[in-house]
Amino acid sequence: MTSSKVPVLAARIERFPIAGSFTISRGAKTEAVTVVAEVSQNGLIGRGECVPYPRYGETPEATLAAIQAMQAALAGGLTRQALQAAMPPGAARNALDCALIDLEARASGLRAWNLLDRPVPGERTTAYTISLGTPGAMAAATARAAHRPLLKIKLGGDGDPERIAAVRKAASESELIVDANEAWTEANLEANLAACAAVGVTLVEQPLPAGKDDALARIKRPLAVCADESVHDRNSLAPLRARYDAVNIKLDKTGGLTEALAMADAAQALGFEIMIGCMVATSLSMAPAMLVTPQARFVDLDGPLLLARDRDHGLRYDESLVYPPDASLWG
Ligand SMILES: CC(C)C[C@H](N)C(=O)N[C@H](CCOc1cc(O)cc2c1C(=O)N[C@@H]2C)C(=O)O
Ligand SMILES: [Mg+2]
Repeated sequence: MTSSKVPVLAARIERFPIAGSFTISRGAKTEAVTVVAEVSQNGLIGRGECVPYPRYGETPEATLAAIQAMQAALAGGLTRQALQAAMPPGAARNALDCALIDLEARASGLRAWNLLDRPVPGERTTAYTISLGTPGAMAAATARAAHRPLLKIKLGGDGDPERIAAVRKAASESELIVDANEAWTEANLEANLAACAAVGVTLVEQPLPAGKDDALARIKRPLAVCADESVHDRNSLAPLRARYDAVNIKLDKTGGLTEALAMADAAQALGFEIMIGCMVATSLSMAPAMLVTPQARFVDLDGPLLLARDRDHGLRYDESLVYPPDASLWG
């Protein structure tokens, strides 16, 4: 371990196999591809993890390079506050921001929530995601998860009324939220929303493509609609108020926990419900997101539940209950 007084940065790509596979409207995944940043100083190491998303033009290699390019600035004294202007929002800044918070917490002897003056997170019920498939395959996967209180159902366009009806038959007690990942159109929007409302779905995430979602402001929404791909950080919130009832905050979009917490405050002030979400990732990505859970109506932090193996000192999951991180993991 280095004992340098000057912060030293290391970063690498790490891959974690998914148990089986995971499918959404954009395709199937068999592994979580993460990029980890480590900042070492005075014998302490702060870590942060991110997941680059090709949907936003990110790749693991470019994200790794963007993190590594900050080495000289960090060695020259770049603070976490200055980082917010020095890098654009996105995965690379997320890994660095979370690594710096972890390092600050370790150096101060405080837990991250005390360091940042936020409420102490408690255990929360996370959504559990059901992959996109045929109505029969989704009903079978839902039946295996029917004991879970909150299920997030991936939808994909054609045939979604049949999918959601089959899922509801397989889990009569669970609260259902759905995520179309931009797969609906103005032509099928109202019929699909009605099919979801008919079986008691609580919330629909990102039905229309980002930038082509203005129809949401013109219809009477029969259930809550949540922005995901349409919303990134505080700057994108206000124009969405007429279209959406809720926003999915992900640290890989905001560019870290610092902006995620500011965004949560701004979203609440505008009257949005909050979902704290994640990509397919390890507990090192979920741990900082736990600080947003006290403000969240929906917690969607099931990434590690879909992996064949998590990191050492991973978050404790007791079925769908997720607990705050131990300091041995983060913060
Ligand atoms: C483990 C769950 C999938 C996490 C969460 N419940 C969830 O639904 N998140 C999705 C994000 C989907 O993640 C994707 C989609 C994709 O097309 C490609 C990838 C990923 C990902 O995590 N890694 C690769 C890049 C959501 O809310 O939309
Ligand atoms: Mg989503």
